Amino acid sequence: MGGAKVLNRELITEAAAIAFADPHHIPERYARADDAPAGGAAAAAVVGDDESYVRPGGDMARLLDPEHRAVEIACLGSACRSWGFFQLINHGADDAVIQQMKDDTVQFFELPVEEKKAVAVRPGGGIEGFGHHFNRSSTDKLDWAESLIVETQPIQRRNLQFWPSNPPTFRDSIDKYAMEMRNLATRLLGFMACDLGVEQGTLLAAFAGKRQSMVLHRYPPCRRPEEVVGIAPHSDGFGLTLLLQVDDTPGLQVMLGDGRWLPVRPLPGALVVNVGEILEVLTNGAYRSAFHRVVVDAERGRTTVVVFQDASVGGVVGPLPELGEPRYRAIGRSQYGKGHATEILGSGERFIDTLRTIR
Ligand SMILES: O=C(O)CCC(=O)C(=O)O
Ligand SMILES: [Fe+2]
Repeated sequence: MGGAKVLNRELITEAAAIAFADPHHIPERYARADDAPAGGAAAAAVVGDDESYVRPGGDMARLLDPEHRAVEIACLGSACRSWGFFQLINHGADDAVIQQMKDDTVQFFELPVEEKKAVAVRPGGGIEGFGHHFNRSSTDKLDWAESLIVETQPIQRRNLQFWPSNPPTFRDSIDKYAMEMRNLATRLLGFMACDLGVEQGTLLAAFAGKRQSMVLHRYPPCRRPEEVVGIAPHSDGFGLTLLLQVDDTPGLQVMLGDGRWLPVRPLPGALVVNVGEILEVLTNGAYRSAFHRVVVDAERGRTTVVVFQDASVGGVVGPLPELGEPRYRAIGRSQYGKGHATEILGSGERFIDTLRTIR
C-alpha cells in the first residue's frame, strides 16, 4: 500500500479473458497481497451480517410528495453527511430505458474479447474505451474487472468510436440512459440544495452543462475472492455518482467513519447514489465523499453501470460562498483533476484533504 496511484488503462487481452473465464486460477498480476479484502495493511473489518443493513436513504416518490418532502429531504441529507452514500428507491427514471441499458450491457460483456476490442482503449487516447481501468498502486497489479468508459455529455465530447455498435441497440441505450441519469441527478441536486440551505440555482449551476461519463464494469466470479480486488479502495473524483447494479450480486462496500467496511446490499429497483469529492468541496465539507471498494463474489459475476456527473463553479473547484468560512482552498478544475489522479492510495488521505484550510 501507499504507492502513487496511476490511473492506468490496459488492454484486455486473450490471456485476461481466459483468466476471467477460469474461476480457479489467479494469474500473478491480479493476486493482491496489499489491497485485497484479506490483505495486509488494507485488511479492515467488514461490518458483520448482524449489524449490516440496507439504508434506502432516499425515496423519490416521497421527495416529490409535499406531505413527506421535508422528512425525506432530512433523511437524504443525513445520508449524504454521514455515509456519503444512499440507495434511491422509486427513482422515477424510465424503467424501459433502464432495462434496455441492463440488457445491452450484459450482452456486450458476454461478447468474445475479439469483438469487445473493437472499442478497446487506444494508446495515447483519453480515458475512454474497453480495458482494465483501475490500477492504482505502484505494484502494477490489476483489478479483477473489465470496464468500458465512454464520455456521454456534453454531446460534443462524444467519441462514437468507443461506443459499441454490438449489440446494435447499445448506442441508443447509452444515449437514453445518459439523459435519464442527468435529469435524475438534477432533481436530486435540487433536494440536496434544500437540505444544505442554498439556492437550488446555485448548486444546479455548478453541474449544468458539465461533463458526464459512463463506466460499465463487469466483475467475473473468482473462487478465491479474498486474493483479488474488483476495484481497489478509492473515492470518486467527480461531483455526483449514480450507480445501477445490473444484477443482485453484492460486492460494493463503503468505508464508515470508523474505518470498517459496510457492504451495500442491492435493493431491487434502486440506484446507489454517492457524493463525489467535488460535491464534498462544494458543500464545504457538509457532505462526505466516502472511500469505497468492490469485492469479488466466489460464484457469481457482477455487472454495474456507473454515471459520473462533473461540477465546478466557473471552472473552479471550491466551497459555495453561502456555506460559510471556506474549509477547502479553491483550485482550478484541471489542477484538481491532476491532483486527484495522482493522490496516494492507502495513505487514507484524499487529494481534497490537502486542500483543507482547517485540518
Ligand atoms: O461497480 C461498483 O459497484 C463501483 C464502481 C466504482 O466505484 C467506480 O466506478 O468508481
Ligand atoms: Fe467509485
